[in-house]
Amino acid sequence: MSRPSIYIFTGTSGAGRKTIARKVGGELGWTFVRSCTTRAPRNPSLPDEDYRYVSREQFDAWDKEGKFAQTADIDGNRYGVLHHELEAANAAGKSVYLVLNRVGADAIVKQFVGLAVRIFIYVDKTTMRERLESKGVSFEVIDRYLEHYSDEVTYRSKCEFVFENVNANHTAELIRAALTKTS
Ligand SMILES: Nc1ncnc2c1ncn2[C@@H]1O[C@H](COP(=O)(O)OP(=O)(O)OP(=O)(O)O)[C@@H](O)[C@H]1O
Ligand SMILES: Nc1nc2c(ncn2[C@@H]2O[C@H](COP(=O)(O)O)[C@@H](O)[C@H]2O)c(=O)[nH]1
Repeated sequence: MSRPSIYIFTGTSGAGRKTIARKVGGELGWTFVRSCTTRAPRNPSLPDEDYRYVSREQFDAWDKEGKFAQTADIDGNRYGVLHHELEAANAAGKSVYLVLNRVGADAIVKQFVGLAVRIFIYVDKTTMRERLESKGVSFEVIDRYLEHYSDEVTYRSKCEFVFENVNANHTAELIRAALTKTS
């Protein structure tokens, strides 16, 4: 892969990581590499490009065959990014972006040394709850995610860039400016 070609949006759940990733990645012409997950879609009746939803059997089989660049088990669900999807985007000469938790971010950074950049997006706990509620996430899931908040937020000290996402357009603008300065 050419450098730096993998942008990882990580941070606290519900902070707006996907929203910001789409804005920045869309404007800079990066390709989104969706994770696979065994989690059920939250709104099955609505189109959802966030994940590739697969059965547990399919996921475990691909994992056994070594098809994932990284995997994570979170609250009983499995998540992972397929190697060939990362490579396909890169072969087309594109930088890619991913949205991962800290475990996935660490794994990708170790695997693609010098090629991956972590962009940490966070909000405070009250805002996190409001944003997840606005997305229709159940109270039970929100309470579970809030339990991970302290672990998630401390990961920011390891990331190359850190942004509090108050206003989405402003956050995206700051990220573009920061990346342009360092490229
Ligand atoms: N700056 C912002 N101000 C207000 N609402 C926002 C902002 N950024 C994102 N949102 C909204 O907050 C909700 C969560 O955003 P998003 O899904 O992008 O977050 P995420 O961190 O990817 O979430 P998840 O933890 O579920 O993966 C969405 O409804 C989104 O429209
Ligand atoms: N390590 C990985 N984390 C991932 C991956 N895909 C998504 N995620 C993160 O998992 C949690 C839970 O996601 P949710 O959509 O079920 O709320 C969140 O932090 C995601 O960013 C992955 O492939 N690897």
